[in-house]
Amino acid sequence: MRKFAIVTAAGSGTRLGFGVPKALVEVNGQTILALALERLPQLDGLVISAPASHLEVFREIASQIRNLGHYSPEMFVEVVSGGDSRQGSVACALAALGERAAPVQDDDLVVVHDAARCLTPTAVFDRVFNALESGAEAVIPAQPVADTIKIATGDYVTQENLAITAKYGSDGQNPPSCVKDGSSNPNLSTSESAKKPEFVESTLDRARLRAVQTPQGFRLKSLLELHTNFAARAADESRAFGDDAGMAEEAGITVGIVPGDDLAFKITRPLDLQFATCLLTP
Ligand SMILES: Nc1ccn([C@@H]2O[C@H](COP(=O)(O)OP(=O)(O)OP(=O)(O)O)[C@@H](O)[C@H]2O)c(=O)n1
Ligand SMILES: C[C@](O)(CO)[C@H](O)COP(=O)(O)O
Repeated sequence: MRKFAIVTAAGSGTRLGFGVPKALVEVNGQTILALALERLPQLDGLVISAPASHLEVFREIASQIRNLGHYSPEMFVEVVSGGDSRQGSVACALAALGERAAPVQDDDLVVVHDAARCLTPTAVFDRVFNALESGAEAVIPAQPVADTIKIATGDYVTQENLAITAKYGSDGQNPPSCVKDGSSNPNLSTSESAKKPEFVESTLDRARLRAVQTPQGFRLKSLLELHTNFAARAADESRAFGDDAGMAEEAGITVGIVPGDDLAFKITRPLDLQFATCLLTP
């Protein structure tokens, strides 16, 4: 039984706002990518999806981790260009993995992991692989949800969709050319939108809610098939799958759940980076 990993690291980190690919941002002197890579379990092969503009620096980081003795000498490590969506980036890495691992065996396993969840303990990978080895078709790590979650009527304006509203207008019609920046758009509906009332539609049963993390585990053959079947959605961010388990669900595959870990949080916004920095500061 061979074990492989795909690490998705091709995102731009817009919400973090550093102007460099998020995986290259440092936490306490180490890049997010390096932190993620040094927590991987023993594997037969690893493929990292990276921004096309930064392949060399990503390769350099991967080889530094290898030189530190984190990987067995037989394990292959490849860095490939990612796609426009996370789904596209997984697909690019999977294509490379399919070739490197050929011929793909029925019992080959693969996990797909976000570099942005760079403090995920190795034990979470072990739980996911163990569940696959025990026969699960697909497995995700997940945590209970701390907040009460309600379904809203849908007009809530976060900082992110404030920026989107500022750019394109609340109806999405304004051409981007009319935008100077988020706060100086002459057609700005920001203040109106921010005041727009919204209402609660319903309250979800928190006992059954789970916050989903990575690594997500699959049989390699099955993940290759899923990405082939759903490839048409990868190019369009609004239709692309947010995670690989979503594809499995759509295809009718039962997705198992194992406990995640609070340390597997995703570095998305500046506060997450500060939190990670605090956690790593001796
Ligand atoms: N086209 C993309 C988009 C995302 N990712 C990866 O998917 C993971 C989860 O994505 P997210 O945290 O949303 O990262 P970004 O897309 O970089 O963030 P943002 O949306 O703020 O730009 C990250 O490890 C990211 O590098 C990727 O490989 N390719
Ligand atoms: C895969 C994931 O991390 C599971 O929670 C998540 O779906 C990624 O979403 P994002 O929109 O790329 O942040």
